[in-house]
Amino acid sequence: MSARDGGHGGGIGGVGTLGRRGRYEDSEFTLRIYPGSLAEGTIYCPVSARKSTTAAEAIERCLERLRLDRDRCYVLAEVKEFGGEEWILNPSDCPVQRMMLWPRGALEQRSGSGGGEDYRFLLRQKNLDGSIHYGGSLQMWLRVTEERRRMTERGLLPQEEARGDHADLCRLPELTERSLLDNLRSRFRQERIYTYVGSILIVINPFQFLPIYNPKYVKMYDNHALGDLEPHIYAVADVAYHAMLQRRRNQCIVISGESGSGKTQSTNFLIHHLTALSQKGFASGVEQIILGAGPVLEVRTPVV
Ligand SMILES: Nc1ncnc2c1ncn2[C@@H]1O[C@H](COP(=O)(O)OP(=O)(O)OP(=O)(O)O)[C@@H](O)[C@H]1O
Repeated sequence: MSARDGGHGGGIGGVGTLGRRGRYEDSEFTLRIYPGSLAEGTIYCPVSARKSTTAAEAIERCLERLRLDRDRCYVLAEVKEFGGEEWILNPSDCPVQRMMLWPRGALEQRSGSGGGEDYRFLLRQKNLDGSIHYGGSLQMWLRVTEERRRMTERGLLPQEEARGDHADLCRLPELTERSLLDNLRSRFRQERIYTYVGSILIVINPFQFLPIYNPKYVKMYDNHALGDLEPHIYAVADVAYHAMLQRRRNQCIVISGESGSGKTQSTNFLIHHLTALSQKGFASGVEQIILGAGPVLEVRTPVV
């Protein structure tokens, strides 16, 4: 796959061209740096690096290649878990040395296998206050906030619906199979994989990393009514969690779909949000215990 082919699949985060970890020591190989919304149309930027190449040097090569604005400040982030937290590298850190700690599956060019896609380097822009600018995807995701919705209702902003984009299929003006699929397709193209049908959440498996499952999103979806914000699996978890607290009754979330549609992944995201809410920042390992029990439960009673 070329760096600018515009496709969606394939490619693991940082990829050496050699297979065995020991042989990386003195080799020059290719780092794949994903610029996200900083360079539209580019999936990843291949950058040559050695073990001693620093993050600052790798960023420099990436900026040169992508012709990005040098007046801005950039950082390299490492992601080691699907949808997980991003670890910002110091300028003197060596990305190749970080990669050497990744499992072999992530180092080999085996797209779609062995969880290699979980591991990658991302190019991020830093704001003046030192915070990370998450760019297009996050902006797009935040578009339908409560405030924006109110402004839209007051006629201060154009109606989302006018553009044929409905976050809730119940609001479709005309309910046909075609309008329904068109709406889902249009949202999916904007990386909006979640859509409501009332209190039901439809998920379309993106088969690619989306930066919408980090602590920022956990916080954002904490204690909001369903439909207040852009549809998200965290919103469903949040509503169930708070209903449990208020009504003091067990809650049930049914996850259904064909094989490979993302049920297990969605369950993991639900558990992640529920444990984050219940622990409020305290790492107790409960999430790992529950996730560890998942495969055993799936063998006995497959997730519906
Ligand atoms: N929200 C998501 N974002 C990105 N990729 C996803 C998402 N959900 C699922 N995937 C991708 O789809 C793959 C299949 O998902 P998953 O294993 O959850 O499916 P499943 O419905 O549980 O399948 P099965 O019924 O066969 O066990 C995952 O390994 C992951 O790569």
